[in-house]
Amino acid sequence: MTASFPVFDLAQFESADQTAKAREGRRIDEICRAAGFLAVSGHGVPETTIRSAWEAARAFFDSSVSNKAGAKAPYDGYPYGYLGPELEALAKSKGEDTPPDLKESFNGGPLKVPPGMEDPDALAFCYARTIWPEKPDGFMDAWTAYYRAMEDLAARIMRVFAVALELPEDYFEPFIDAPISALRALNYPEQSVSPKPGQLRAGAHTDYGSLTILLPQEGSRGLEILAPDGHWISVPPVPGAFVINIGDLMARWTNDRWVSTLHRVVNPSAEEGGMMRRQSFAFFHQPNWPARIECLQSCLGAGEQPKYEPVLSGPYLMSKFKATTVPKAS
Ligand SMILES: O=C(O)CCC(=O)C(=O)O
Ligand SMILES: [Fe+2]
Repeated sequence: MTASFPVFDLAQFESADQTAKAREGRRIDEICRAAGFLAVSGHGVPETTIRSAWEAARAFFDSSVSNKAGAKAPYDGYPYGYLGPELEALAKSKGEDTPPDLKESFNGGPLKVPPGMEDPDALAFCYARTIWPEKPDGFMDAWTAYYRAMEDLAARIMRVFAVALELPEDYFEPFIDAPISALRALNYPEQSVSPKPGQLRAGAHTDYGSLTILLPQEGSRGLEILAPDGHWISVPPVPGAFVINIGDLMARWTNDRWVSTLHRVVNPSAEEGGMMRRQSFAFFHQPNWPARIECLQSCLGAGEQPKYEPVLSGPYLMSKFKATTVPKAS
């Protein structure tokens, strides 16, 4: 699997001529039709931006219970801040009733509200305030620098996607100029007791948005994707690269020409470190709140019909998100 995991050099693409770009676009199209997962190198995100955010997240997860509680989401279903262990089951978004995921996370939303935004659901949900922790010092700065770098990288990858779909390179721009993306730092703690039957670190799910930029801990294992033949295969962290996957909105846009691949994070086997801890970052790129996502004409073959009703990016995200919250035991 490691040898065949596709790696795409973004810097090389961006400096290529039109012919070479179209050729690379066809390669991306093939990858997105088959697996929906690839690694992106040549991304230009400074190593210091990555390291500072990584260390800030680690220090936060290692901080006191009261520090973490201070950044807690104020009520069930609030999208940002600290989400403690066993409060989310991602498989529920696919209608699977599993025990909660073995993870904790910190989540942050868009860095600004676009002028004129008045939709009450948007303001209450995706533009809700990120609840910053008091410690470690510099957390917010490290976080926002990484968020900004991801927002920029996602927009560049959307240009590659446009070329891959034989659209003008800036086709997606009007849909993503006020994105409502979220950044999530994940900590899968060291496991001191055996998981319940069916309990994973992250249950099988697809991501909801346009694309996700993952940064799994170097050398770590556990992330798996469902191959077209029905087997789970592991996705190796690629040093110096981000792992990108397609989300549901890209599948809807392309009428399932591209797959929003089912993926999960499994408990490590004994050979892979047994009960070892794992950390990751996931940036969920999500088009503008009111962006209408409907089948691209270029993805409709002669006589074909769109498989999905058009959806609005924000309300769609909100409905998916709410389905995965595990109500607190009373
Ligand atoms: O931690 C990972 O590597 C993946 C997490 C993931 O798929 C998600 O949070 O959507
Ligand atoms: Fe995911």
